[in-house]
Amino acid sequence: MEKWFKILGLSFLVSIFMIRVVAYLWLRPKKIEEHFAKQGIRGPPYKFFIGNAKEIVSLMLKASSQPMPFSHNILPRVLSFYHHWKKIYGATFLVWFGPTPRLAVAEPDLIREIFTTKSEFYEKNEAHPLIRQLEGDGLLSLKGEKWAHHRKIITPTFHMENLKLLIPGAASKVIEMLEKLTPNSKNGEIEIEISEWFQTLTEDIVAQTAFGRSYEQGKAIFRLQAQQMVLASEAFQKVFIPGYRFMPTKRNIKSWKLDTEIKKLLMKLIQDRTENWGKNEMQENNGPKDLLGLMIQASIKESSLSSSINSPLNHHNSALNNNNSSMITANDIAEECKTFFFAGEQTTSNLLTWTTVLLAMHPQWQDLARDEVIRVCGSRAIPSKDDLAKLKMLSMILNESLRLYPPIVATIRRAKADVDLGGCKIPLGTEVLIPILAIHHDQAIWGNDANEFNPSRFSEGVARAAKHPMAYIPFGLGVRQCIGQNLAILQTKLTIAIILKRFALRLSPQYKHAPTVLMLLHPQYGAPVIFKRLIDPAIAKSS
Ligand code: HEM
Repeated sequence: MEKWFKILGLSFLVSIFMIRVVAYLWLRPKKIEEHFAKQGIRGPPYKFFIGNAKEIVSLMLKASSQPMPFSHNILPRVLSFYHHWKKIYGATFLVWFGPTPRLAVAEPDLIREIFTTKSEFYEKNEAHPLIRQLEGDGLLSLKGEKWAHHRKIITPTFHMENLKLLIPGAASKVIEMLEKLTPNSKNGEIEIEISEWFQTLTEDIVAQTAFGRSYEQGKAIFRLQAQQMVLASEAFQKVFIPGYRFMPTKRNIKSWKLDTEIKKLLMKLIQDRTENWGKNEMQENNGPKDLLGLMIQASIKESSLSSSINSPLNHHNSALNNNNSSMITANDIAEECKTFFFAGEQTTSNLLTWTTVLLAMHPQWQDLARDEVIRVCGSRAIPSKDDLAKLKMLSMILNESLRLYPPIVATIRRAKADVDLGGCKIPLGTEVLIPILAIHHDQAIWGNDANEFNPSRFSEGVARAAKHPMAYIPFGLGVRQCIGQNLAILQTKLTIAIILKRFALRLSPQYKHAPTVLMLLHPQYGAPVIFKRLIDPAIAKSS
């Protein structure tokens, strides 16, 4: 009898579980579809559990199966699913990433609501677990008070007055890397795979801003993170099995070991710098402010405030080990360092890569940019901060590069409550997909030449370049806008200015135009570019 009761009880529990699963994976999505359909918003039909994942993957694989002509109309290749369904359902449509509904929104007025006027109703979505592991629990993913607290502490790193202190070091690194190139002695040419070359370069400057005088140790950690990124990219491309990341495969074991090593080295670095804080006060106060230094300083300050209220413990050690959730811990600092690498390194190197490719494709703009560099910088080998501010043509070229080839092609927000978006009722939990790349290529906003490389559209500034001031968002918008944009622009201008003065650029015959997205927008087959050494034009002119 007792046995039958147990079986009955168990079957009851299993039935409840099954009903819940069906409700979540079938009834709920169908109800959401109906809710949007009533408001005139449609999209590809939801399929049990996988949503539209199968179609998305197959559209993306087909689009990236071969290179494209030398055109900047890259939307159909890069965000093929968006391009495909926009033609059928219009610019605002509903698409399913598994059982999660995402509303694609590309109207600048609605974007203003999401990021600025109604931003309190939206939050960052949970990133894919593989990305979460890479990006760390730092500014990119934090929410609420903890995010605001960290952002306030870290912001001074990116003030222009602070960044300008990095110019001599960053410029020397570019020059050092250029001097290591050995062009063919007859024609003065050398072919470089620039996407990798620029990664090495940006790793250096992001390590400077993150670690300051602990930069050498920091760079070793960044190397391990770069390895971690390669493993994650491979997993991202090949594996669609749920729970795969928990399986003890060769790749996963390597990744777990790397994770432990990165954490161990970061904690040691933080411990060392904290313990030596008072001893190197002069050094700490003299150089550029770095993320690590600012966060340790904040941690020590907060800890000494709390210990002067409570008990007079050793400030430096309690700073690292405190349990108060509003105070900065060593773990918080380690996570922010990881975030810096993830958010700063490949984004900037991608901007450098696409800008160089564009200059190589459009020699007339390359000449204009070079003339400007020579006029502004004269015989100075390293452009000063003031020189960089005067490089207007180069700024326009960078803006156009970020418009046509934004390193981050889309971003996502999640509705924290039921919210009204431009008259449409959005239920709590719906994700909103903002396809930055599609907005940047929209002819209704940018005119008939939206897919052309025309930097002069920015001649009267960013706000006047398009029909709508919210149509240009390579660094996002509102309070969660990119904290590192000044650094990215500074490094890119500096690097391109130094290169243009010394080399003429053209695409290698091996170059295949194939922008694709794997976390960020990157060239699928690399970006080989031929650098031809120039006689320093400033010297040539003056002699
Ligand atoms: C061309 C280079 C870069 C591009 C295109 C770029 C783009 C972006 C975008 C679009 C966002 C907003 C994401 C969203 O709203 O969901 C963002 C946020 C962020 N970026 Fe960048 N970024 C670049 C360089 C950098 C650099 C150099 C750093 C730091 C070293 C950095 C650190 C961050 C951080 C920490 C956030 C999160 C800010 C917050 O939520 O408070 N980025 N970036």
